[in-house]
Amino acid sequence: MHTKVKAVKMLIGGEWVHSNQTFEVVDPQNNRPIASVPLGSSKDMLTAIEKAEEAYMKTAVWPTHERIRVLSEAANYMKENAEDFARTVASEGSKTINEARGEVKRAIQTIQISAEEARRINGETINFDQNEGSENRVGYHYRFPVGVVGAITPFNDPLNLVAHKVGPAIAAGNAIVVKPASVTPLSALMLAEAFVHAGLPDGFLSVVTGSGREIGETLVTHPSVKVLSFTGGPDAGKKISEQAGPKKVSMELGSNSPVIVLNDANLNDAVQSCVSGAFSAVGQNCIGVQRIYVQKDVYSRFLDTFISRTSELKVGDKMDELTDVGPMINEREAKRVESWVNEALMKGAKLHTGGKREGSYYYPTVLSDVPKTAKIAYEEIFGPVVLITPVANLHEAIERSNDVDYGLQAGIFTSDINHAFHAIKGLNVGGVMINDSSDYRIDAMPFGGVKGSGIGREGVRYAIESMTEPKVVCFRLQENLL
Ligand SMILES: NC(=O)c1ccc[n+]([C@@H]2O[C@H](COP(=O)([O-])OP(=O)(O)OC[C@H]3O[C@@H](n4cnc5c(N)ncnc54)[C@H](O)[C@@H]3O)[C@@H](O)[C@H]2O)c1
Ligand SMILES: O=C[C@H](O)CS(=O)(=O)O
Repeated sequence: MHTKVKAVKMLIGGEWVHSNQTFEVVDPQNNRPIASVPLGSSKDMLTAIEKAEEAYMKTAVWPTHERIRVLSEAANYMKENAEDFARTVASEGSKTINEARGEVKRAIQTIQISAEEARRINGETINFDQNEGSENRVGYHYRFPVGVVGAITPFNDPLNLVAHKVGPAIAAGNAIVVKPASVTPLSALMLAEAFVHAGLPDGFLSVVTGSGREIGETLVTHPSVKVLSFTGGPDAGKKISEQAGPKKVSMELGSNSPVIVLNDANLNDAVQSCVSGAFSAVGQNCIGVQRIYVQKDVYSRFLDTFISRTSELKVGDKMDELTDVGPMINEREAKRVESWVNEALMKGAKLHTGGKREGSYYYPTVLSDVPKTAKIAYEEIFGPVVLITPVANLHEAIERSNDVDYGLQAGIFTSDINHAFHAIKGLNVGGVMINDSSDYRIDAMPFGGVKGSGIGREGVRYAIESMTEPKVVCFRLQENLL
């Protein structure tokens, strides 16, 4: 029997609207439709941008205490409905229910931090009299909102990575138009409900659902959109940066994150952290562990322990609280990962565990002896596969870690502070975790990378900075007043 799926609406300028065209969101675990979602058009996107500009202009000065209240109330709403949010994140995406609960906790914190940071959008005084002839000048600079922010977000953290756009935009006093990933739009729509419930003025937040390729360009190129905040893959990122023209664009892109394990590391600690870092969210994680370089004296011990710990992971129903690894976001992605692993094996790599696909499930996989020419060695796998390679020393480990076109985050396990500082200086990345894997982040820290991993930084305070502009004010005091 065909059960009728829930029909949801998108939020445009304060109105929940249908569209005459819809698309289905399916559960990756069984391909069952879970919702019918409006297929937003370029016209819908235009309306959202116009409503955003109208709302921003109308509320010329939106007092900070009001922004703090709305953000705090939205966070409270999310807390009160946390389990509903978690079930939505899990059902439309590929996280287990426990991983989804973790994401909801982080998203609540991201919005709470946004409320706190709204208090701290300050400037500073400027000592104009450092210049001769400016003794009678006093002044300062402060930050003002850009107006309308455009945001495009990925599928893998369908709630918290939308919160990382909406929270800072609203904290700074901007209006924001969000285009969430087409496969996981429901979490973004629930976040919008939280802000409507909190009394966000109409037009300050729109969520236009649909295909990035169809409606993204309208958002990216519109002159009223002063900042475009994109999180996603390098291909889309490249397209968007070409389309954006002379517009402030922040890019949170892909990675192929390395971890170094030295002879003096606590091996159990390193295995535990790297297994979690490699396989949480089925490896669909921009800072997920993809390469592990292990100093040769401890290589065999590390590899054996890592393989046995990986083989213990429970792969299964993502809604089961005992499951460690659920399905990938769809069968196409699982087949891509399968083909990359097979290419590496054809080129001489060795398979230690995993290497098996069942529909959209791909089993946690450990490879060694992977040649540098294998795609999986230098591209972003964005799946549950990790490459483990022996190295002679820290120098070789750093060299090989840097030898890809990504530089988001890295990890190193060592008990020697000199080794740690060598790694901090030598690794060409946006973040180095000492005795943690690359997959470590708190939502308040600056987050982003170098090389092909992106432009700019997120993390609430840093996103607020990118969504505001400084203005200098200088008073020249009249002579007779002195
Ligand atoms: N650096 C980070 O903070 C971070 C965080 C999460 C994910 N990511 C990256 O995101 C990727 C996985 O997410 P994904 O598969 O959703 O990425 P994706 O690039 O396929 O899609 C991301 C978003 O861009 C939209 N989009 C796609 N093509 C577009 C176009 N031509 N114009 C406008 N919009 C377009 C999509 O609809 C989606 O909303 C990985 O590369 C991962 O590393 C990075
Ligand atoms: O996938 C990339 C995410 O930004 C990493 S985290 O989930 O925010 O830690």
